[in-house]
Amino acid sequence: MERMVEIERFDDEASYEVTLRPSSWDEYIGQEKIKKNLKVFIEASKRREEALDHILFFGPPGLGKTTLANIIAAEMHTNIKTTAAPMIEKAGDLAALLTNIEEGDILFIDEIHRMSPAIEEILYPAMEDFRLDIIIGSGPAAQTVKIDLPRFTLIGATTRAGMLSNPLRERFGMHFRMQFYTSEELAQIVLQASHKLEKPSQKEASHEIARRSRGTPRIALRLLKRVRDFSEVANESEVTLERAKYALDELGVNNLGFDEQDIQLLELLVSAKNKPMGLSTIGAALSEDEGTIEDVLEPYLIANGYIERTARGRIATPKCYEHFKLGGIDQGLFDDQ
Ligand SMILES: Nc1ncnc2c1ncn2[C@@H]1O[C@H](COP(=O)(O)OP(=O)(O)OP(=O)(O)O)[C@@H](O)[C@H]1O
Repeated sequence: MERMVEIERFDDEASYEVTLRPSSWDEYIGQEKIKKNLKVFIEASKRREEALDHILFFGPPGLGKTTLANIIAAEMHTNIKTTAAPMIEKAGDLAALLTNIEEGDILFIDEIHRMSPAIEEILYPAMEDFRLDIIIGSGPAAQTVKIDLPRFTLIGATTRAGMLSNPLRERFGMHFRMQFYTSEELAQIVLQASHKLEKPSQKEASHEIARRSRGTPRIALRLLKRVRDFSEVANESEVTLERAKYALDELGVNNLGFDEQDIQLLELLVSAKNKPMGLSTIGAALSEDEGTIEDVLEPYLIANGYIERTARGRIATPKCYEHFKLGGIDQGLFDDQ
């Protein structure tokens, strides 16, 4: 099922990624603590004329990890090579990437938790000693070839820090957990983007879009684009609050940013009457991949206190019962518990 608030990249995103992706700190709104720390580390490594230490960004998709990697490269005045771990299938793929970088360059690897163990083994000496140990041949005739690499910075991004092996995690000198954005920050992102799109948004409209964007810039930008379509078809020169509300309702995004699939999940947990529900049961009921539920659906609902992860499974919180205007467990709605 296609979700309006889905965080996977859509084809139509490519067209605005280029223009809307912030290219400097000024345009990168929010994540203040991360920005503040990174600015210090960048300044320090520039003064020492050294490559920046390796960096790991983790957190739900669409929160700006790739964008940060690009801004870091711009600030460091270095090249950035971008890839995703599933693309690096063979030792030779990684070797080709690493032998083609220059001193100080950045290698950005998205979905780094999906790196195969064999490739990880090659990455360790590359990250630590800037050396590539490649085994050529097999059996008794196998030879290890050592190649010195320029000092580079690896930036890894993952939605699942827990799935990273310890040795790999420990080789990153900086770890940053991305936070969901506040409504105020998302509204600023929407205003900035609508300015770039040459379709001004009323302040109230930008807040409306922000409130319904699950704390995620990528969703805010996608919703803005769709709302803009509604405005254009209605021959309106700016995005008004009324049009934004109308368009978002039409798109099936409720006033908390929940779409049909979120509602399905919440209803499912509420119907379990305070019994924890396992991920596989939820996956089967929603016909959705368990990884997508864990990485995309749940984080926002957990961060906002609608569901909880317990050792025995997922459970709806009183706030969730309240959302559905149910009395909840405390008020004896589910006396059979
Ligand atoms: N802090 C921000 N300020 C303004 N725009 C942002 C910010 N963070 C992200 N964006 C915008 O949101 C979109 C998604 O960001 P990005 O691709 O960097 O996310 P991501 O965390 O790398 O996602 P994924 O994990 O899916 O690769 C981009 O189009 C970018 O322009």
